[in-house]
Amino acid sequence: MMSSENRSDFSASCSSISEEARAKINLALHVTGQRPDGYHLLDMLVTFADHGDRLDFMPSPTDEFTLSGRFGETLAGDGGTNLVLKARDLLREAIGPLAFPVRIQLEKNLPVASGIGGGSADAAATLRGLMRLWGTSLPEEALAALALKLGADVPMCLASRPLIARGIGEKIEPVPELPVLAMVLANPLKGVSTPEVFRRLATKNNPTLRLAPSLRGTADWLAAIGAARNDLEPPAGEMVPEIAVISAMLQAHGALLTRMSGSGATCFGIFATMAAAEDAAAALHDERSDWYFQATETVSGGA
Ligand SMILES: C[C@@](CO)(OP(=O)(O)O)[C@H](O)COP(=O)(O)OP(=O)(O)OC[C@H]1O[C@@H](n2ccc(N)nc2=O)[C@H](O)[C@@H]1O
Ligand SMILES: Nc1ncnc2c1ncn2[C@@H]1O[C@H](COP(=O)(O)OP(=O)(O)O)[C@@H](O)[C@H]1O
Repeated sequence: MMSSENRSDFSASCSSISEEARAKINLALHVTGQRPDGYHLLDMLVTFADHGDRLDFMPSPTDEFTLSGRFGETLAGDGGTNLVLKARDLLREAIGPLAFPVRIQLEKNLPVASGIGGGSADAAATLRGLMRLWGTSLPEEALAALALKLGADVPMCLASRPLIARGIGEKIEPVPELPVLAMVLANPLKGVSTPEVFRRLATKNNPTLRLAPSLRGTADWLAAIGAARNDLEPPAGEMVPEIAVISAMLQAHGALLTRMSGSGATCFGIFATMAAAEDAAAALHDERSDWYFQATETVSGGA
């Protein structure tokens, strides 16, 4: 049997692989119906932040999992239910004997249960990272099906690029022309239960998301996003009154547009420049140092 000293030599001698788990931002989220199994049909315009959790993967004599980062403690007592471990186990089952034991380190920088899909992004990053470490991959359709088993948001977090998602989140269409946006993510650090927000929805058959086919430049996109909605914001706002407060704070600090992401409670503010976003995040932090404020650019769609 290997001693703990030998074990760390073993890990150190093997190269590690890193993956970013980017925060998911629902620029718009329309609830358009409900499936017989209770899941809601959604139309979502989604982008990803240049900010998120970080995962490191390395070979190890036995499977190991460690947590660090500002929000690592929040997940410390979850007794093996972490989505990272679920993703590892499902992928291993699909891959078979090539899937040797791994050490996974999760630096948890994103608030938990906050509407920016941290858990889903971690699960997706685990799939990407372990396929690289294990030197294998799954056919696209099998990978998409496995991702969906982990959660409705996981397929889009695998892409981590601007996109429109429909169905329950699995029907994905890239939106390469969505511009990079300067943003502040703001959260009052009150976790929100996603099923509870869906349960409180007054209407499930809301108008679909319609975007003009020829949106050009940031001003056009801001007008289009502004005309869309997040149908989950009213029910989440009933549960967490701080959502309205934090949204007003973003506006007071110069946000051109504010909205809640996902099932909340994170709200985003879009700013004219990254300098304006960084100034606003610093001022907001001075006002409420016990809340979460993060300036970030969103990723490019690559168009
Ligand atoms: C609302 C969204 C919008 O992007 O984001 P978050 O607030 O979680 O970030 C997602 O649809 C969340 O996706 P995800 O967090 O992966 O959801 P899942 O684990 O699959 O489902 C959690 C629960 O949410 C409800 N749910 C989720 C997705 C969906 N389309 N309809 C639903 O009704 C169901 O009650 C389900 O049991
Ligand atoms: N790696 C993880 N990061 C965050 N939450 C996780 C993770 N693994 C499991 N969870 C659980 O998933 C639930 C949703 O978390 P999260 O993905 O952060 O929410 P949201 O999708 O609303 O942003 C939480 O209740 C949390 O306990």
